[in-house]
Amino acid sequence: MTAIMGGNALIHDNYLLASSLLLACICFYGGHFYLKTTQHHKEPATGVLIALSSLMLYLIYSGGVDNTGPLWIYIIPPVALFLGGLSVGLFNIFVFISLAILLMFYDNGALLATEYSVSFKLRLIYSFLTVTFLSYCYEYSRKLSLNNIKELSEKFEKMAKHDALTGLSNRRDMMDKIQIEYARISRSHNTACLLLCDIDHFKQVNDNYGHEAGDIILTQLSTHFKNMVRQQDVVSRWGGEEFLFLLPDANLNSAEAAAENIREKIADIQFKIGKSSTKITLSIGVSTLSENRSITDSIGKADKFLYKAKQNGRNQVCSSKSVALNKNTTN
Ligand SMILES: Nc1nc2c(ncn2[C@@H]2O[C@H](COP(=O)(O)OP(=O)(O)OP(=O)(O)O)[C@@H](O)[C@H]2O)c(=O)[nH]1
Repeated sequence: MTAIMGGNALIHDNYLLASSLLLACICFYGGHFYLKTTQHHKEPATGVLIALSSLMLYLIYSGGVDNTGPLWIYIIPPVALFLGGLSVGLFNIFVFISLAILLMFYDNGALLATEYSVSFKLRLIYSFLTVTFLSYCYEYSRKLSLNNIKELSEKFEKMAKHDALTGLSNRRDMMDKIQIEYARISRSHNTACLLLCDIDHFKQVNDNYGHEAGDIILTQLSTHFKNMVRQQDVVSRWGGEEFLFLLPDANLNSAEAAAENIREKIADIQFKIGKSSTKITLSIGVSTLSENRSITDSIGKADKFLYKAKQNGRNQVCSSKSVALNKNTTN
């Protein structure tokens, strides 16, 4: 639009107006190009606002075509608020209108190259302020809706990734994290470990204390798990009373030690259920996650060792290492 008006001014030999419009046009395109190439929006937004405000002040000063130039200043409020945000945009509008008032009213228009009646100038300012107010309301409600949508999508994303009862990562989120870790392992040729952990005789806990008490224990247990692992470790609720741990940068020895530590500490804890309390034990299967074994295989191995731990009497940690050791001692 600015380019068309610049061309029109050129045709009508209004060179000063034409060059102002075309210069502003170059600034707008420059800002757009800068934004596209750098993805930085602050600098081009400031540049566009300065160019636009200068052009509007020039239109007030010169009157544009048939003194209609000032009519374009209504562009300022929506553009300033959209590009600068509520506070910076409002500040820009304030600076602009202050300069416009100075330009129009100083010494009865001595700074102007044209003439406007006082009532036109006053109405121009009133209507500009009205448009500013409406643009502010519109931008404010747009921001509010945007924030609501952001909050909602964050909430849904959290719900999609976390278990509702314990707040731990759910199975899907854990699989995503394992895949990310697996890709990292394949690049670094490092290893990570998986611990598959199951509460022993949890059915009895439910039968003795009720399902709600079982839920309380699951929640308390999850909090203990979170406090027991390193910051980079991930704990997930893999199924009903089954939890899968991902321990990045761990080998079988360190993972076994971590699993043993978790098992021992949990076995010592009194889980409070109303006025009574109970203890629980865990069986844990440990496996390595490495580039020469698929994710499904690693999870399958952890599951196999968990089954072994259950078979061997529960309340224990089982891995390829401990199974091999057992074989040696029985042979
Ligand atoms: N309270 C509660 N119980 C659950 C939940 N998910 C699974 N369970 C219970 O967990 C119990 C699992 O029972 P089983 O698979 O027989 O295993 P177990 O009794 O723990 O015995 P082992 O695993 O062989 O030691 C069942 O009673 C399920 O109802 C849950 O979200 N809340």
